[in-house]
Amino acid sequence: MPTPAATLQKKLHTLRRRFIAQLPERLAQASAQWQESQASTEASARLAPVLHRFFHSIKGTGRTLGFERLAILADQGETSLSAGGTTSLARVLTALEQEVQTLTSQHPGEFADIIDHHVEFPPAPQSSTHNKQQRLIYLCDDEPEQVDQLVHHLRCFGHEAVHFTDTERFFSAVLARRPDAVIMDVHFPQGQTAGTETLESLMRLTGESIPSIVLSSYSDFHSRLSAVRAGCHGYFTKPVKPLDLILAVDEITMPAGDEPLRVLVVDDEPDAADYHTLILEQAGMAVTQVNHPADALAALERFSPDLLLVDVYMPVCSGEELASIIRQQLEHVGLPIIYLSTETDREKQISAMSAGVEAFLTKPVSPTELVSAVRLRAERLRMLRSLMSRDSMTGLYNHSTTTELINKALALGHREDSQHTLVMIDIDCFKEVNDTHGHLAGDQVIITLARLLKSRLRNSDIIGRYGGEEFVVLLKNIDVSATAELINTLRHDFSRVDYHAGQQHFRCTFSAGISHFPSQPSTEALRLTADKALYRAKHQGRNQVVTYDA
Ligand SMILES: Nc1nc2c(ncn2[C@@H]2O[C@H](COP(=O)(O)OP(=O)(O)OP(=O)(O)O)[C@@H](O)[C@H]2O)c(=O)[nH]1
Repeated sequence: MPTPAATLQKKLHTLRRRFIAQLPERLAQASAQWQESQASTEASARLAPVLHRFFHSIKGTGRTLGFERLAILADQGETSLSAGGTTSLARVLTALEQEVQTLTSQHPGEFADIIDHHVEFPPAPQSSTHNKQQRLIYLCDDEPEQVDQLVHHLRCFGHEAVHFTDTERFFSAVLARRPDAVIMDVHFPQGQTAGTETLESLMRLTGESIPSIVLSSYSDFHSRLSAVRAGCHGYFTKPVKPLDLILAVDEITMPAGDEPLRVLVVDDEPDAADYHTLILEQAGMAVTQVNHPADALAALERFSPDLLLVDVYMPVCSGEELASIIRQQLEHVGLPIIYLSTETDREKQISAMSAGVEAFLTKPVSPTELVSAVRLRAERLRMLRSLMSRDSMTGLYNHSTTTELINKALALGHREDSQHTLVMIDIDCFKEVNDTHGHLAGDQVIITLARLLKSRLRNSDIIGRYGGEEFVVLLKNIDVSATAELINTLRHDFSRVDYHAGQQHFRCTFSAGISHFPSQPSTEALRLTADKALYRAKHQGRNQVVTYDA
């Protein structure tokens, strides 16, 4: 099986071959245009920009793909065209023809001219093995008192929990199937710190540390030090509040920013666009490309990128003009834009950046430079967007963002003829929870429900906190009965979570109302009907899921 690096080099090679294969025709066309331009002043004025674009694009893409000699000749052509040097341009065209002939006659697979020094791809990020729905958790503890309760809570949150009573069996199980996280007791009959020593041995053997949390009946320095040495991420003294442990497990297993960064590449040269797409995709980003600036606005709407990578010189509309058009729209004011160009003149670069773009990268850009420039700026936008669009207590979308996202999903749903469902969820008798156990305990319930929804629903679903103890969820591409089944399972699991407030324990339930899209064609109609169903669920005794039935 080819390695990822070999596959990548193969793709790069295909790009180069494709670029070279279409050069003879492009060059013949340019030569003909050059001949034609010599016939009259009108033809010369008309064809000069076309020829300029030809040389410029061969220079940019040639350099990007590593054909340095080709790029130098194209650069000479561009300069001589600007200077109006007829003989030198004819010479350049001839030299280009020879160069193209040499390249096309080379054995496929070997381009003698290739400058490969910049084609060192940065390592792709480790693909996450975490399944959003369910994580595999190993619990190793020989004291039975709390184990059942912990396993029960882990399962309520949708995790697969496997319990071991001795470290040997746990050790073999980890080698056979690596868990997403480990909850480990420290003290076993064979030693005061046998649990953490087992984790340490595993770390030495496998060369990696498994996200782990230690449970201990002791809080002494020695036990804690052994946990640190074993690379543990958390330390809880028994008795443990299961909910606190679940949140800690979530924290150590939840990959930060799992969603790939989204980049829109706008370049009229498909080969250059393909090359930059290849680099960014290799770095784990999601990329869409358009080869005509006029298509960029629709792509922005459809793809919602975190960053725009734009070629500066394009026919019809330059990168600068495109950036200005984008900046005219309020919703895209903060979108980072990076220019890519062969332009090396600093003054021209600065002037090009006047439309408020973030950076100017000169072609050929090294993969490492491109990836880090894009990642830095796209991640910053992600963070800002997240702060503005999320509720600070639960991390779920706030009211306005939820509505906006649902509106967008429905617009797309109408176009694609999809069916979605909207669910309104409200915690039952929540006032009583606050009144009896205090607001902090109430907050704990809200956070728990948010966690449950986040960990059990799909990435593509929209989960929002609509206000107070009310949540709204848009489940995509699902029908009403599958939704009812799913929400009922969540309702059941939520009702079995134990909360602790001082010395008291309590449990909570929720009610939910479901409505269907496109039967209800708008956000407002969906919300109103789901609300009616929710009202019925409350009226019928709470702790139930009701589907709206006209
Ligand atoms: N702890 C806490 N309480 C909140 C928050 N937001 C709203 N609340 C409380 O949530 C309670 C909502 O109560 P109600 O809407 O009367 O309904 P309920 O008691 O949940 O009863 P039913 O919905 O009829 O089952 C109010 O007491 C609010 O003060 C919050 O962020 N934290």
